[in-house]
Amino acid sequence: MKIVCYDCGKAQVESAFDYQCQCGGLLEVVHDFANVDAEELKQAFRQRLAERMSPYASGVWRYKELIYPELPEEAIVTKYEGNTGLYESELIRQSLGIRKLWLKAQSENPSGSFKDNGMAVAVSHGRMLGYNRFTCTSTGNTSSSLAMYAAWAGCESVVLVPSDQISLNKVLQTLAYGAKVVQFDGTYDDGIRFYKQHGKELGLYICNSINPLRIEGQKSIVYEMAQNLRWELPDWIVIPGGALSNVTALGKGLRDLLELGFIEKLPRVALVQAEGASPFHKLMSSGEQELVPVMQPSTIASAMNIGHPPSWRKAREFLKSCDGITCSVTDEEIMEAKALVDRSGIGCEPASAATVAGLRKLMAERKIGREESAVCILTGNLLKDTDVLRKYDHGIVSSPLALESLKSLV
Ligand SMILES: N[C@@H](CCOP(=O)(O)O)C(=O)O
Repeated sequence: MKIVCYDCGKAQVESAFDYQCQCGGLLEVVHDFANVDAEELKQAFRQRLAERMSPYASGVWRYKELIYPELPEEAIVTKYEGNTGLYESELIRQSLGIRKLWLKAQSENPSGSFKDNGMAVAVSHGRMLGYNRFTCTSTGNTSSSLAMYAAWAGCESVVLVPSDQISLNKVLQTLAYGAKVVQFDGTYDDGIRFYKQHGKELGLYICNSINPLRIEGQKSIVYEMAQNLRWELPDWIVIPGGALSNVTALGKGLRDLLELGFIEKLPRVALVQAEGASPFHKLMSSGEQELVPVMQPSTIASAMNIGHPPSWRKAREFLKSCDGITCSVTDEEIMEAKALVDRSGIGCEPASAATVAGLRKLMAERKIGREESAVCILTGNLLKDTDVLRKYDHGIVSSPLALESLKSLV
């Protein structure tokens, strides 16, 4: 495993681990798969599905050879993350009118979001480098995932959380795992800017997606999806876009699978942003060269409340290579889709529902055809944000606990 600059290509010294190159570019892990026997590996991945107690029972570490091959087995930090459901909901499929639809519920991870796939790897890497204090800036999912893994590894965590427009449940979850939570006036983007400048001076290991090991772990989402589908991916993968770590990791994972011959072609990717926080969609639809940050991002999907996504260059390059598309959806469209996903029995937080809302919109615009197939990635659990549920009209009825009264109600 080598760590190189995504922009200038310069190889970095791992012992002096940093989060950006001297040129300011983001870093990326590069593997040498030249000596990998793809068939042997495929067989190992299949056999590991039967594991229960070893680290390979994890839906991340099952694919260790493609993620962090050098890590000694005893240094693996895991909560058996991944192994999430890939569901076919007839209710949602029919409502959208698409031929074939799956929902990949990353919401079923141990801390309730897709962040666990990357965090298991980042925390393992940080410990290998000798860190025992971990940090991130977060709208809540990254922080709760980090706090859980740090606690599990017997380490400390300190997290920076915006004081506004985030879900209280996520902050409480982070606190419950024992993290020191520091609230600040500003956005996730301000937190990232701060850490790029001062992260090293604090002596903390940073677990945001600017950390290339986070991306390596997150690649496992698409490995698992592909394995579940017997290495035959659908026409489309639909993902939400905030910090853009998902599309970056998905892109990297798909390229690995293509290079190794596990899949024959790249599926197309549709990236969905919330209208109030859609700088990347604006960039892609304008044809401009540079992303214009949104200074005051605002959406009910708090996980996507991001105006200056760090990985936008990586995301753009991958979307171009897979003939990908982007769109934005309103908060109303997100909440309508969320109600549908919740009623299907799967459930999700608002940012995840943006995928279903986006798929509906892209089908209405005939950019995705009814005869095609798609997977929507659901990133976070329904319980991650219960404040938004107050907006539903649940129609709770009050009744005395008496037979006659209940007969008239049921
Ligand atoms: N929604 C995210 C934002 C942080 O993104 P990251 O991928 O850089 O960790 C969160 O949960 O905090």
